Amino acid sequence: MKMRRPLVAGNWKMNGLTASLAEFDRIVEGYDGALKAKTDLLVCPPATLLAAFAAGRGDVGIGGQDCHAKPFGAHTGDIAAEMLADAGASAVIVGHSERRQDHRESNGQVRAKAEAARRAGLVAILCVGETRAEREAGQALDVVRGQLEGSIPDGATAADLVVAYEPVWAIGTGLTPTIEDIAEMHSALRAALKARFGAEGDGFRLLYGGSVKPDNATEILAVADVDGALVGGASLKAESFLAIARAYL
Ligand SMILES: O=C(CO)COP(=O)(O)O
Repeated sequence: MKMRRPLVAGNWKMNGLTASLAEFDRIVEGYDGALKAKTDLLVCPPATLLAAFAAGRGDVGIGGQDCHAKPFGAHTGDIAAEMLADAGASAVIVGHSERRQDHRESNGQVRAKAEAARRAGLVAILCVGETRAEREAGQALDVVRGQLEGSIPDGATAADLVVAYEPVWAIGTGLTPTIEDIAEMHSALRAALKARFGAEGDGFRLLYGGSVKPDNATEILAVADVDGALVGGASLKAESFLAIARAYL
C-alpha cells in the first residue's frame, strides 16, 4: 500500500478529434469500483476538446497540456491557466520535454507556468527528464535535479504540484530505463524535495512517464517513490489506459 494516493494521468498530446469523445466515455465508464477507490485518474486532451471532455468527465480529472504564465493578454495562440480552469480543468502539465524542445522553454519559464497554475487553482504536473546523451554521459541525476531545482516554485505543496520524471529517450520509443534506474531517479527526486521542502517533500506525488504500457506498468508502478504514471500513446485507448491504472489493484 502506497502512502500517497496514486495518480495515473494520460497525456493525449496533439491527438484527438470530436470523434474521440466516445473513447473518453469508455475511460469514464471504466473508472469505477476498486480502481476509483484506490487511484486518481486524469486525462489531458488537446485544448480543443477540453470543455467537451470536462462536460462528461464523471470522476475523471481533466488537465491542460500547457499554459501561459500570464492570466490574460496579447499572447496569440496561448492559453491562460485561468482559461483551463474555466473550461473544467483541475490540472495542467508544465515543462513537458516536447515543450522544452519544440518551444525552447527554460526552467524559469516552466517555473512561471507552475506558479500560474497555482494562481488559477490548478495542480501543476511538472515534467523533468534527461536526454539520451545526458544519460550516456552519466549526467542524468544532475540534469534532472537541476531541472527540478530551477522549475519548481517556492511554496509549492503536495496539494498543488506533482512531479513527473520522463526520460526524453523513453518517450514514444518503446524503451524504458531499468527498474533500478527508475528507482534511483525517483529516490533522488524525493531526497531533493525533502531537502527543499522539509517534511512536505514526502507528500509530493512522483510519476514516471515514457513508454508505459499495460505489460510494464505493474513492475514500474511497484517501485518505491513511483506514485503513478504519465502515459502518452497508451492513454489514447481506454482499454490500455485503464489496464495501466489497474496495475495498482
Ligand atoms: O511523454 C509522455 C507523456 O507525457 C510519454 O509518452 P509515451 O507514453 O507515448 O512514451
